[in-house]
Amino acid sequence: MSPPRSPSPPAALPPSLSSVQIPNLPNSAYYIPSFLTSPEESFLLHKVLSAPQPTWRHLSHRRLQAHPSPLTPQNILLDIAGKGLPDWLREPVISRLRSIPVEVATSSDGDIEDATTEGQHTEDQDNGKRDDIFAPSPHTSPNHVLINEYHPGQGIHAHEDGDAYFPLVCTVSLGSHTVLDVVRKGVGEPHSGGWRILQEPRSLLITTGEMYTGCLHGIAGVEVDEGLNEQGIVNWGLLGDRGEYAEGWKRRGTRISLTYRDVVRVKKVGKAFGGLMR
Ligand SMILES: O=C(O)CCC(=O)C(=O)O
Ligand SMILES: [Fe+2]
Repeated sequence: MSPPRSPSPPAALPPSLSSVQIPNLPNSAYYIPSFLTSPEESFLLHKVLSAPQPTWRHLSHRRLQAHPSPLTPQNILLDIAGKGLPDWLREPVISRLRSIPVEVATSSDGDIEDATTEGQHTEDQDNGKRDDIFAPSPHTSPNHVLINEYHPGQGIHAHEDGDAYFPLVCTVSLGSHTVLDVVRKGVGEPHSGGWRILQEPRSLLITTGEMYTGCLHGIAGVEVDEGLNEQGIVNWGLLGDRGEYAEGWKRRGTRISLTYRDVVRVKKVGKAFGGLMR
């Protein structure tokens, strides 16, 4: 199965990153509904679900795949014979991630600053060129994807993603909505306060800056999400289809998430070593 060649209208990117910033949250999180089309979602679900069984790592409450490989205990990504991510995880997601219009200057800590409001422009912008969201990250592109599968009732405990990665995560949701709970570090647990972000199927959530470094995130292990309304959901105004949640609750289906990140430490190794690792 090859990637769909635009059989339906291409997914619409926002006019600017700042137009999809989630309000009332620590800086910064951005939400783009309909980042993928339905055929693209079906293609990715097919690829994830047809992976050979050993690709999955089974945890007590979910299963996951790491591409191109799990990190070492020292949080190093082994680049085996320069293979990198498989094509189906690159296209269409990575090129689309890198075409999100960032008409902004990016600071070295990964926070994305809106130069239009700061009144400053980078040289590139003055030349009419734009940065992309991964421009400040060490490899200027994601080099790692974690795939998590959650059945209804399954979630992930409150955690932070840590310094193995550049502080920028792009999460694509497939198959079902979910609700991500976020809380500042050291202020109680998620699921009992903080903020709630609703992620629709085919959407993209970008977290960076203080949202990455100063907060914990988790997903409650429930079968039905409640309190889905303007007061309870921080990105309510950015949702693609609020009608789906008009009753204020929704039963979860099976959700698969793809989290794209740039692992800071990469070590090149030869093919023979890669064989030994399998
Ligand atoms: O599935 C998600 O959206 C969150 C996954 C996550 O937090 C992680 O893999 O670190
Ligand atoms: Fe995480």
